[in-house]
Amino acid sequence: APAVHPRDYNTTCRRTKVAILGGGVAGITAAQALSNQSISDFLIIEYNDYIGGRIQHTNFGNDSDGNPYVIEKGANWVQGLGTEGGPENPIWTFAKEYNISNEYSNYSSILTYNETGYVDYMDLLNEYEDTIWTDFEQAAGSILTENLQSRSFRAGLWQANWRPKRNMMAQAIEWWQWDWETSYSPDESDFVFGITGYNLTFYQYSEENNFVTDQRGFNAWLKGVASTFLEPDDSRLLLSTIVTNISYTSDGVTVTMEDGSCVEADYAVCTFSLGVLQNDAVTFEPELPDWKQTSIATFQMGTYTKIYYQFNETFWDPDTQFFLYADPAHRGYYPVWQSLTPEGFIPDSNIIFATMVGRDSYRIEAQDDETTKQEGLEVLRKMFPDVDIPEPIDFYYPRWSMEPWAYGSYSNWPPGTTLEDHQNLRANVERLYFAGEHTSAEYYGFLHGAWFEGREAGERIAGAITTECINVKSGCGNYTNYVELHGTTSFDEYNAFNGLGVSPFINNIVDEA
Ligand SMILES: Cc1cc2nc3c(=O)[nH]c(=O)nc-3n(C[C@H](O)[C@H](O)[C@H](O)COP(=O)(O)OP(=O)(O)OC[C@H]3O[C@@H](n4cnc5c(N)ncnc54)[C@H](O)[C@@H]3O)c2cc1C
Repeated sequence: APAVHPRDYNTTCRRTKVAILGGGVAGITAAQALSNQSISDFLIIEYNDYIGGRIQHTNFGNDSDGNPYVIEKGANWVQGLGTEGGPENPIWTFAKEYNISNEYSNYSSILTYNETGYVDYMDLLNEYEDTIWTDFEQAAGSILTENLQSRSFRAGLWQANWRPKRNMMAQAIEWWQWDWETSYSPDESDFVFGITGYNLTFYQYSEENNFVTDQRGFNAWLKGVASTFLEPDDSRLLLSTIVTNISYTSDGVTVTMEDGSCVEADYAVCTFSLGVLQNDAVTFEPELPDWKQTSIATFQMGTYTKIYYQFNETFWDPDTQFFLYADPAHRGYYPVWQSLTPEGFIPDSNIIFATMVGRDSYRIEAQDDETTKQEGLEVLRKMFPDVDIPEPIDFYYPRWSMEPWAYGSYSNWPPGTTLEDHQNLRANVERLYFAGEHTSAEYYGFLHGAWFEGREAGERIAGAITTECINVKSGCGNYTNYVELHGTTSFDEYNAFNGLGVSPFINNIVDEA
């Protein structure tokens, strides 16, 4: 018989004030915001059997005693830490509080390769960083302040005279500088919001990225945060529970699960990824309005794949962190190799991993492990022609584009998108709210984006319930939304009501837009 799970209409739904859909960063932060305002009547409904969502780890390889290492499948860095006297990235604050083991990623610790082996093309990296970036940022700033039409990141680079054309080493540098962070190419990314996103994290906090090697898993900090307001085995945390339908009205929200059970709430906040929303993994009743659906369709969900190898020896330079490969024909083909051997990471592990993004991720995620393993080994053999590279003793990569609870890694803004477009992604529909990294205009794609957005949704809902509004920047209750979108967003709309509470021109100081 087919495995059908009809909804049991005789079931009385469990009642709660706020249903929090998803137990990743945004969901836990939303719950904490409610708790902070003495709202304890909430339920967190989570697909997986753990707290953390896209901060997910697994065992990989073995140490000399035969014990497995813990590696991160998803988020791995705290990005932009903070400066003395300046604002601090909240994820960095928690990483310190919960003693998360991490190490500074030194992007100057890099060696460059092509299909013939080691070739020094660091001059191209210096050219990109030193001569292009300043003009480039200024051009983006002018477009923003003068309310001009944005363009692709590619067009911005072109105008700043960065034109790699068929120079595959320049293409590799470009990938290292851009695609690696955003998981899309410059052609597929917006110029103004690409620069804005970069500045708000790396100029407001700091340009440091610290790589997490904690053997409890990176999500240990989030579990720590959750334990400040949830009891052990708290009945308000429903793990391994899959939401299939969300019905919303101006009075409340009913959430139905795959097993036919349901929850009735006065409010709900949906923290499912943009990928989940784009793949219709959950149905909405009634259908989401046009303005909401358009925003879901407009923004991009990228894929970022880390491909891990453990060898029985470190045959690459043990002190170097990064190895950049320029394939002669295929931009972004096993381009960045990152070693865990250097001091401060996981020395003696002999683990190195490659990263691919975008279409290349989709391609390898759809193929079998063995094919991918051999592709990567072939690249390593080109990079190190004098080494007899053995078969790895372990090999693993996650398949983010296929996870039914994520459908990708994180979001990106395509060329020409506006703040209004994005505000529609953030905005609530009746009593159904949305939050997550994808709803952050300031820090999309980052853990701290999910954290700020979860907090704001929690505070807005708490404000609507208690009538005490602590979200001073943009108020409580409904978010602004745009049924009609304008060609560009005027500069005076760059404010907290549209998700930009921090000036895009910030440089290590908190400045109200
Ligand atoms: C490969 C990769 C690398 C990354 N690297 C970094 C990095 O180095 N630094 C950084 O700052 N950020 C990084 N990120 C981004 C970061 O992980 C995300 O921004 C953040 O974790 C998103 O949190 P969230 O709460 O918005 O979403 P999620 O973590 O996706 O939380 C949503 C939750 O909803 C649940 N859910 C989905 N569908 C259902 C359903 N039907 N029923 C019930 N529950 C459901 C999911 O299981 C999930 O737990 C990376 C992400 C990936 C994937």
